[in-house]
Amino acid sequence: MILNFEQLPDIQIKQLVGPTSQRVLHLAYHSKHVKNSSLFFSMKGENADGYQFIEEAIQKGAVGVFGSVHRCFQQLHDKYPHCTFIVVDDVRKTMANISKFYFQQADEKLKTIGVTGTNGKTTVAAYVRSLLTLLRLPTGSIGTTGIWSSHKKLTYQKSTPTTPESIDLHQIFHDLETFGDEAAVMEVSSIAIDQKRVEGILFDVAIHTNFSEEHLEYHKTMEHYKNCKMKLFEQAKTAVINVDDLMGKDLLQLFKNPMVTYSLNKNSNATLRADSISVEEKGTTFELHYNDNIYPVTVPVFGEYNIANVLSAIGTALLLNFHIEDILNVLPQLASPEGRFQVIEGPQNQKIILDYAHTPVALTRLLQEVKKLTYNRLIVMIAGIGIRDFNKMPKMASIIEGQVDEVVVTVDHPGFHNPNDIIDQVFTGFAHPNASNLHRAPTRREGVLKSLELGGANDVILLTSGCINGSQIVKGEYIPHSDEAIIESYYVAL
Ligand SMILES: CC(=O)N[C@H]1[C@@H](OP(=O)(O)OP(=O)(O)OC[C@H]2O[C@@H](n3ccc(=O)[nH]c3=O)[C@H](O)[C@@H]2O)O[C@H](CO)[C@@H](O)[C@@H]1O[C@H](C)C(=O)N[C@@H](C)C(=O)N[C@H](CCC(=O)O)C(=O)O
Ligand SMILES: Nc1ncnc2c1ncn2[C@@H]1O[C@H](COP(=O)(O)OP(=O)(O)OP(=O)(O)O)[C@@H](O)[C@H]1O
Repeated sequence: MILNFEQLPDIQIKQLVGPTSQRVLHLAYHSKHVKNSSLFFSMKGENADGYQFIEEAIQKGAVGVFGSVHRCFQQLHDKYPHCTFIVVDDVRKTMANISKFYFQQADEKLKTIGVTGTNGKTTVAAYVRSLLTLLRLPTGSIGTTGIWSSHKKLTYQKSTPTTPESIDLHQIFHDLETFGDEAAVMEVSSIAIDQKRVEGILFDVAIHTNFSEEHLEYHKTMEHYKNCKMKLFEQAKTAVINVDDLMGKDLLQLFKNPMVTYSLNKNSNATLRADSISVEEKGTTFELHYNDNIYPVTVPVFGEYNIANVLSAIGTALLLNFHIEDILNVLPQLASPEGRFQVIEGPQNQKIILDYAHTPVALTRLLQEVKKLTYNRLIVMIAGIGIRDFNKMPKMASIIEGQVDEVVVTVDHPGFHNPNDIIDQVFTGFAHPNASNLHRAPTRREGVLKSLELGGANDVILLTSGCINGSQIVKGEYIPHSDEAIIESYYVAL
């Protein structure tokens, strides 16, 4: 594509040195990804300043470089006159706008749905993808469990755990549209909003799940975390809002476009309310209150909070003009995401449950739901996550203490930390750290094996927290890991 930099929409150029147009075949924010005829966006990060990599990028074929400070652009131009150097106020915002333009505004050719909230984004995105596709609106999804078209999981080198960088995001929208999908649902993390990854997208629907403590290692204050999440609703045509949650109440005041509200309290005045929730062998039944009608519903999902997640998916379909009767007809076929209340049947009537609960609120609610099952003993593995806020770790310990028969404390994604320091930090949350039912396992693999060893007939073994992109992040490397593979080989070897 030939790009004339002075004619790009939504880009405020402060200074341009070099040719005003270039033939561009690729966009990159990391010098290692630069190819021939690339545009390189140099940004200051936590560990490095993108300026350091400009020469490397040019040597690898960059023909245009964006940055936010004038320093050295004239000098670089003298050395590389074929290359264009452009100064803008906000490189991340510019990168998002150029990505959208480069991939031909593919987001606008799809119905776009953004999901934000502390817990439930992955689950809601999976429900929305499944529900809309069942309603014959082929829908892809983008989030922690990967990139999915309406048909299957796609293979991408993911740039981030949850919400891709803007360049990757617009490439994915473009690909989904090319594959024939008509809608895309994506998880929008607070960090992504802060880093302008979704800048310039006007979502057809923004969904709010709930708000509680998380990501303080990045945001530092709860206020900053919440403000980032709230910003998603400034770029949404319609919204689905959980009125059982405090942030939902704030959104009700601020959001002025059409909305559907939802609640698990039948006495609330939410648009969608669930009542008489009852767990059955194959799923959950409940009564749906909508428009003065009461509908009996059966869905193949477990956990009361997942009924809230189902309501948010129903709300999305309503905002996209589907009829409630059509929605209810397909709900029994709703598909769930992997690793969220995923039940594996073991020998001797054992149940192994994989669940990504990794915040204090998620762990509390998960325990409530698991305790509704019938079992002999309950064995739970919790993890300290090395790449997250250390203050969260003791809270996970105090939630589990005294609640279950055995607790295995392990480590997810140690990053650059010593795994034993992470376990020690989790243990500071136990009132009785020497109790004989507390076990230490410095790797997730050892944690899974220890939990299985502790299991007997009719026990439930609950493995919480989990992998990012099928991996454990250790010293900056993504090391492949699969709980399922470990479980399978453990039972085969018995
Ligand atoms: C902590 C954080 O915000 N990290 C993001 C940040 O990286 P950074 O600040 O460490 O970057 P840096 O290493 O200092 O480098 C600065 C710049 O130089 C570039 N560079 C660096 C080295 C080099 O050799 N060449 C080069 O060009 C980098 O691409 C970057 O643009 O800027 C990068 C470029 O935009 C992001 O990709 C990166 O996200 C990383 C992958 C990440 O893991 N982010 C996590 C925290 C994240 O975004 N998580 C959320 C929520 C997950 C959840 O749901 O819980 C998500 O949406 O995934
Ligand atoms: N609506 C909800 N309220 C509270 N807890 C929930 C809710 N939905 C899911 N959870 C719990 O949170 C865990 C993580 O769910 P999910 O992966 O959907 O959240 P997420 O927001 O995508 O988190 P992440 O982006 O970190 O993956 C689930 O396994 C479950 O234990």
